[in-house]
Amino acid sequence: MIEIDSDFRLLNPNVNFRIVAGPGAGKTHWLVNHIRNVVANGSELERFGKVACITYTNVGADTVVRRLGAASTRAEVSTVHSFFYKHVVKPYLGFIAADLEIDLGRVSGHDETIISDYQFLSDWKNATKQNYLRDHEAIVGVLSVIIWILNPKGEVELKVRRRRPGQAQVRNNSLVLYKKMAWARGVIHHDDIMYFSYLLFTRFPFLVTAVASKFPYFFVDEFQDSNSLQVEIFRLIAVEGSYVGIIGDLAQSIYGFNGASPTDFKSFAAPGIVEYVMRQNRRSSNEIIDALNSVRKDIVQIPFRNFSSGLPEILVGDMRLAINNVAAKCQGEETVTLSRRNETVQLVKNEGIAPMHPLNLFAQAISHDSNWTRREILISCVKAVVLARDANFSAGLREMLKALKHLYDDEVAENKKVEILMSLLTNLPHYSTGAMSNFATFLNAKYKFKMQGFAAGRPKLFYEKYSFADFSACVKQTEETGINRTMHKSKGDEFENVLLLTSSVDEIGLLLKPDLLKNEGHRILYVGISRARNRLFISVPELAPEARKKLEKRFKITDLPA
Ligand SMILES: Nc1ncnc2c1ncn2[C@@H]1O[C@H](COP(=O)(O)OP(=O)(O)OP(=O)(O)O)[C@@H](O)[C@H]1O
Repeated sequence: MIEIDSDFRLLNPNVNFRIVAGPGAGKTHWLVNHIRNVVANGSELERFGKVACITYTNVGADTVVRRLGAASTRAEVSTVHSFFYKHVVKPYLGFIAADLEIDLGRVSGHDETIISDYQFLSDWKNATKQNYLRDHEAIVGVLSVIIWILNPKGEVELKVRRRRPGQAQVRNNSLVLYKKMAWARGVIHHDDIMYFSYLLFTRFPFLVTAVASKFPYFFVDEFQDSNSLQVEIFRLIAVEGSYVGIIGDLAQSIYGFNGASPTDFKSFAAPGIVEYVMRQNRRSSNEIIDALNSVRKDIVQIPFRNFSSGLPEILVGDMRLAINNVAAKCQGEETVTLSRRNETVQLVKNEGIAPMHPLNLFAQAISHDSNWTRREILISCVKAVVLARDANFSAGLREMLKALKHLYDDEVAENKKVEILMSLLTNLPHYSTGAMSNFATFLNAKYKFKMQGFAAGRPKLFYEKYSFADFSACVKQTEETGINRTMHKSKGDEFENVLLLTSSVDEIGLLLKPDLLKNEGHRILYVGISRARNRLFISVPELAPEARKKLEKRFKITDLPA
């Protein structure tokens, strides 16, 4: 392996390469400069070629585009699904639509919708002889975690990502029919994009040639998050002649639930691939780097800024007190909270810091409200409001459009989405503290939504029991750019000060008995810790004496008042 730092310039960009480096090493910084270099000097780019840069989050893509400046016009920087939708699936889906029974006329993009109306699920259960499955909520729970993978025999398979005890016993061989029934309604999931691309590439190899000639340089950031099918697609592109560069960090592999296998990053093969490693950490203080080094064996990072900000601090006690404590210490400085669970993020945002919501109300709605249209409208409206309120207006608009499509034809829905979402935000005080049933009444009265009302019974009890605020605590944000995020959504970013919120000492297992290789929970905390430039705080509800003793070496421990 060749040691480089982030100022290294690859003079001949016509090579395949792999760069391995820890957090804050300057991978993104290097990649941005490398793209600029290729745009200026890449001999294969010619007049119409572009540099492809795949990232795994929209935030990551935005960061690269922003830093590229003018060079971004010769680069296509996007998430893996957007890239393959735009360049492979959208233009060529017609080649396989009849075979897969996809209703092309009804396809408009890709999202995470799981079709959950009673009739649809009943038809699917009948067709797959699974009438023993009674709980529709549990079925949808399984259908929302299925994924296309390439198995070790090289065959594409549809699998449940995480099999759990108590999960609905949906048979693997019934999943393809679910997909076909969804495609027949024009519903395409994000992950289907990779399956369709794989089919198109293997059945019509000239399409790989077309992509490779349009993108003679093809880079993948955060490669460790790719799953086996994605890796195979990248391999096909490398074989076809694009210069492929992959960049990543095994210790930051946190998308196991998407089928990502850290070993794929190590074993990815491309002709003459050159291996580089970066050992610096250009982000964090010496003490934070010490904490990172103490849990990692493969790369020992060298501080670049070489400055001290005091020991990172563990705050033992109530989460709200920890937030106030850190806010007082870091006044006027950029400070973010990072949490493992999305529910914690929402509660911090809502400033409730109430006991954590143990429920996923969106999933529960399936078994409590059999009226699919009403349920989807209500859920999408809650998501639209919460997303738009939290500075992600475009994601909010997408949800608003989904809700309106249940009520109007596509063009009318498109025309109304902005006006209704703005009005919902303005009117937030009218429904934000009331029950969900009041929110439904509000939508019908104010916007003439014509959702079916609630007679006595299960839906009525359910929507009266839970408030709009309860539902909004369950919104899973597609993108989080605010100061309260999940650790997953903080990937690739950095902040002056970070407060990690944990709900039990188990969540800091990394610091007590590290196993970065095997334990994804440990890698998630590692990502969280490594986001901080200056000061790091960790809130835990309690700490046993042995754990305390162990942590005292590298952390200041503060007991918050009871
Ligand atoms: N050569 C450089 N010159 C100036 N600043 C740099 C250089 N390399 C990195 N940096 C800065 O160091 C910080 C960390 O770099 P970067 O975000 O590229 O690291 P990374 O390896 O992508 O991190 P991670 O994997 O943790 O997301 C950023 O603030 C970046 O601007």
